[in-house]
Amino acid sequence: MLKAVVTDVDGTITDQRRRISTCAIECIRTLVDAGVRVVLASGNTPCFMNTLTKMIGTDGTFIGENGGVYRIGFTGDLQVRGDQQVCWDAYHLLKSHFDQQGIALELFGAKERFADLALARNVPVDEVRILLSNSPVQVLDTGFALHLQSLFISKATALEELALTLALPADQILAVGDSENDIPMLQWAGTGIAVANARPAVQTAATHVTAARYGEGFVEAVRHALPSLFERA
Ligand SMILES: O=C(O)COP(=O)(O)O
Ligand SMILES: [Mg+2]
Repeated sequence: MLKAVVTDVDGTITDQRRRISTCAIECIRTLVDAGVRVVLASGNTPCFMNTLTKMIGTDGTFIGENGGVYRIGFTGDLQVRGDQQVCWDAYHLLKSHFDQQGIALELFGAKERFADLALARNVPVDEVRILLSNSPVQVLDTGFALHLQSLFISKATALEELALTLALPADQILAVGDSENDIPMLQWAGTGIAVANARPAVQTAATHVTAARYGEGFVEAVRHALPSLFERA
């Protein structure tokens, strides 16, 4: 049986308006009660993830900032990977460019971030990518925000470290996601499932795509990968 489920948050256990899916919460609690470790893996800040894990009811393990940070359990130290300074340098380059066009960049939760930066999607992502093509950052479009992240950091690099510490083999992990920031972890995990609302590139990277969207898709993914758990329920 799979030992861990790693799930994206926005667009996977929430809808497009970020309203959390109650059926996804119920499903996560069923997993936790059955002894399956559930790791929430998101672009969100550690502060947000700490609260979310507490209120959903997992053991507090999370990946945040698209792999820039992770924590094991509620009492684990926050592990920070990547270099936020290169993200700030990239941000200032973008800011001076878009200021000239009269477009104000909007940062999300910058004071609560340690590794990446998140911006409102009020600027064209293709233009941002061209402007930063010589910068040591990657641009991730989650559908909810644009993230500036150090190269070679992803939800998968955090998951790999976390799995090593917890002695979880990749083939015993199910990963579920919806956006390009999830592709590396969907490919790294033994089973990578995309919800139906996932972008085409994400669906291509997955081993299976659900018929249902958002939270219902997450539940379908878990039932697909762990049928025995629900037969017993
Ligand atoms: O922070 C975002 O932009 C979206 O986060 P997600 O990785 O949970 O979808
Ligand atoms: Mg998402």
